[in-house]
Amino acid sequence: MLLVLEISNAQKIYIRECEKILGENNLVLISITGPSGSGKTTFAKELHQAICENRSVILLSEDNYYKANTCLTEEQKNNRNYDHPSAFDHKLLEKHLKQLKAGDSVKSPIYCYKTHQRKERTVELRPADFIIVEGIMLLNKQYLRELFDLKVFMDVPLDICLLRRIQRDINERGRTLNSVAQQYLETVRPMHNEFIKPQKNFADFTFSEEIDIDFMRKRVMELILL
Ligand SMILES: Nc1ncnc2c1ncn2[C@@H]1O[C@H](COP(=O)(O)OP(=O)(O)O)[C@@H](O)[C@H]1O
Ligand SMILES: O=c1ccn([C@@H]2O[C@H](COP(=O)(O)O)[C@@H](O)[C@H]2O)c(=O)[nH]1
Repeated sequence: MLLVLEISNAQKIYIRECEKILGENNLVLISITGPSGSGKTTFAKELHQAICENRSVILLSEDNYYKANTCLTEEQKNNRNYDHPSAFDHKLLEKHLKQLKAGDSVKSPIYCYKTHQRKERTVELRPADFIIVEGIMLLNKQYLRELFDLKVFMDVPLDICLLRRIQRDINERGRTLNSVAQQYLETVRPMHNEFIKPQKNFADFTFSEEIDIDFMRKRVMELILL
C-alpha cells in the first residue's frame, strides 16, 4: 500500500500518490471524527477536493444518518439530545457503507438541522474509489469502526469549537445565541466528555493544535506507508 498524505497546514492534507488502494474491493474508507465545530466538514471537503482530481470520491456526513424524528412533536425535537450515540441510525449507515464497499449504489438520507428531521428525498450514492465520512460519533461502535481503513480525530479545544459553532449555528442552522448556549451546557459539552473525546483512542492519527506540523506529517507518513 502506498498512499502518501502531505499536510501543508493544520487543515489540509494533500494526497500525493496513491499507487495501491488499501481497502477491500479497491475502495478506501476514511473517517473524520471530533467535536462539533472542530472543522471535520471543512477538513473533509479539503480532502475531497484533493482526492477528486485523480479518483472518484464520495463525501458523506454522519449527520444525514440522524434518526428520522418524523413522529416527534416540535417541543420533543427542540429538546432532544443530538449528541448521544442513540440519536443516530448507525445501523443504516453501516448497511450503506457495506453496500458501497460491495459495489452497490445506495439511496442516502438527507437531514435538515432547522427542522431536526430527515427530508423526504434521498440522494443516490454510487460506489467510488474513496469514501470520506465525517461526523461526531463514528468511532464509538465497533461495527462502524472496523469498516474504516483510516481513522482521523480532530482534537481541537472546546472553546475554539464553541466559538465556531456559535457563528455557524446562528448563520446557517437557524439558531439564536441563547439556544446555542443552552444546548451546549445541557448536552453538547457533557456528551462530548462522555462519548466524543474517548474516541480519540481509536484514531489512527489526531489533529491537535499543540502538535507540531512536521511531527504530524511524519506520523501520517509512517501510518499510511505501513
Ligand atoms: N481551521 C479553522 N480555522 C477557522 N475556522 C474554521 C476552521 N475549521 C473550520 N472552521 C469554521 O468553523 C465552523 C465549523 O467548522 P465545520 O467544518 O463545520 O466543523 P464540524 O464539521 O466539525 O462541526 C465553520 O464555519 C468553518 O468555516
Ligand atoms: O437536529 C439536530 C441535529 C444535530 N444537531 C447538532 O449538530 C451537531 C453535529 O453536527 P456538527 O456538524 O458536527 O457540528 C451536534 O453536536 C448536535 O448538537 C442539532 O443541533 N440539531
